[in-house]
Amino acid sequence: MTSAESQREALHHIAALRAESTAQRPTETELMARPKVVEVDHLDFSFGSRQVLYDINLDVRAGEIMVIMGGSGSGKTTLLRHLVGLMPPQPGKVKLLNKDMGSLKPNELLDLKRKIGVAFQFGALFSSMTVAENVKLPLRELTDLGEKTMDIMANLKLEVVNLSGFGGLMPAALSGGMVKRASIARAIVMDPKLLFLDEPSSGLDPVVSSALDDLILKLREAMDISVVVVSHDIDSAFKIADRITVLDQGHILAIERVEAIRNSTNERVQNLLNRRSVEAEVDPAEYLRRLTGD
Ligand SMILES: Nc1ncnc2c1ncn2[C@@H]1O[C@H](COP(=O)(O)OP(=O)(O)OP(=O)(O)O)[C@@H](O)[C@H]1O
Repeated sequence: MTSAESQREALHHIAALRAESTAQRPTETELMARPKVVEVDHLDFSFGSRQVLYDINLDVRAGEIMVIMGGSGSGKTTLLRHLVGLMPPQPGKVKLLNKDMGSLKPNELLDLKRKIGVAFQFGALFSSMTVAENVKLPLRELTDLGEKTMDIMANLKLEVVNLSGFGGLMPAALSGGMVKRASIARAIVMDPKLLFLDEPSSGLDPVVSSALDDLILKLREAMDISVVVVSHDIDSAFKIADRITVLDQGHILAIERVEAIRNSTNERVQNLLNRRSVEAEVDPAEYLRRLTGD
């Protein structure tokens, strides 16, 4: 894509993000008719003698938001790291955009990396560079665009995530929610087909977290991307997901649409949902204290 095309596309994204969201969840039939953009086939993984993933099979469809949930230590991050190519590739186990991650030549892997965006837990911005420099990193590493074009593209993506004008600041000057949005700007700066988000709402209060959910939904709509989100946050998963994958001690317990997970009769799925009410319920008095700083 030329830089002019890319800029035109970004302006189109900004206009779409400003429009009211009208998206409905696709039906099961609609979803299953779409091509697979992620395919995991009988994936096992062990750290030394400790097996942490057991026979994982899942797919993500074009334009879908798939949320991967599970208790602490259930294997979510390990699975995500396999999906984005950070674990030793195993032929035939993980395919992204129809490419087998385990049998790509280095230049093919680079080509694939240009089509995926990743935002890791805690935002993971480099504290020694400005927000705009952070957003430009993938462009610097994966393209040979000129400095001016990179500046324009970074600024457009900052505008997409509502951080216009904050590019010159250092990450330490941003709030938690702004850091998350900046890391999303970095993840989408190459206009990826696939976006991976690791715990986007961790550490955020419910209001900021809900705004981030809205941003993820609108990004999917405006950019026509598929999104895989690893999350502990059940409310967020119910809001944004088309389907939810539930991991339990390295095993897939369920891959279902939101309503089916909500109404699941599986005791372990229900345990996970109920744990939310104990672990994640916000005490209104505590929330008010945090807001007012008292
Ligand atoms: N580098 C490692 N070496 C050995 N064991 C590891 C390593 N990384 C993770 N594990 C173990 O693998 C299991 C799965 O970990 P993983 O981080 O994927 O879980 P998770 O579901 O993402 O957990 P959390 O929600 O707490 O981040 C855990 O038991 C963890 O202790």
